[in-house]
Amino acid sequence: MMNTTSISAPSWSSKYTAERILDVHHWTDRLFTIRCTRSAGFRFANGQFVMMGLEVGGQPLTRAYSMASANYEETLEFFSIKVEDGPLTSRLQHVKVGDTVLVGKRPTGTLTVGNLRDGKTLWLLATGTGLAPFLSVVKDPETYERFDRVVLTHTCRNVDDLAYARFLEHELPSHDELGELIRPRLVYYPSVTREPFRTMGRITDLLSSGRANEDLGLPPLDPASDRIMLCGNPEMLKETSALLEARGFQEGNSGEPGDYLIEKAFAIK
Ligand SMILES: Cc1cc2nc3c(=O)[nH]c(=O)nc-3n(C[C@H](O)[C@H](O)[C@H](O)COP(=O)(O)OP(=O)(O)OC[C@H]3O[C@@H](n4cnc5c(N)ncnc54)[C@H](O)[C@@H]3O)c2cc1C
Repeated sequence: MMNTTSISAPSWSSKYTAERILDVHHWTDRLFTIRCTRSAGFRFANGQFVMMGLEVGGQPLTRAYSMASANYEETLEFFSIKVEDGPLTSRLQHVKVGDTVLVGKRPTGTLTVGNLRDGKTLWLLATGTGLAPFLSVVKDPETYERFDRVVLTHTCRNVDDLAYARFLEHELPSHDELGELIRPRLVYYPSVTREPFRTMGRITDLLSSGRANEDLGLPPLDPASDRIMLCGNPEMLKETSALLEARGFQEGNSGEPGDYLIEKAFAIK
């Protein structure tokens, strides 16, 4: 006799699409990037994040991830930490080409140029994987239509952690279609805290001492002309927003554009 029992999809499956891994790149033993397929209906603003992860034991195991790819690209890219005992990343770090990841259908987040008032210079301040949302922002032509200059700072412990340095220094400025727009406007300013490098120190110190502005030949941060997005560890966010508030910058959000915007690069448990 034919079995007519139908197997219904799990209730969570309508919240995610299953995407196929196309590429995996391990930068270090703590950092990697995955590229996967992108569903036709998946729309996002550059700078946003989405829930992404794996099906484990019949259930979704997902975490917030910023899109590192721009919204005009055909595939999705995520730049990830490997947390040793992290429920998701202890598994995700082992994915291979052809494996499946779950990508949520509802991207969200505050780090979009639309949430900033007009200004002249856009500062994107990242620590660690906090770089991810800014990779999509610096690839976006609209960013350069809104701002004359874009300064992307990336602070990590070690030089090897400066993932995407080659892309930001060489590949993006020489991009076939966007290079001409980006080259004269984008400045990449990496720094490390735990080993010798051309720029050493935490970004908060480099900004408060005026060293970063001096290195870049830019005037001190001023709410009249500078706009800032922060994505990093909780301490960096706290210290930098205090520095900005003291200089008269006002925080914005999705309801009200401001002079600066904040997103956590991760939550502390
Ligand atoms: C808005 C938002 C966007 C995020 N975007 C990204 C992203 O683009 N790439 C990414 O790798 N992670 C991102 N995260 C963090 C991510 O959601 C997970 O925490 C991370 O993937 C680890 O998952 P896990 O289950 O292995 O460990 P969890 O149980 O989630 O984390 C365990 C601990 O590891 C540490 N940790 C977690 N993530 C990081 C990190 N990225 N850098 C340094 N320490 C960390 C924290 O101390 C945390 O308490 C984001 C988080 C938020 C809130």
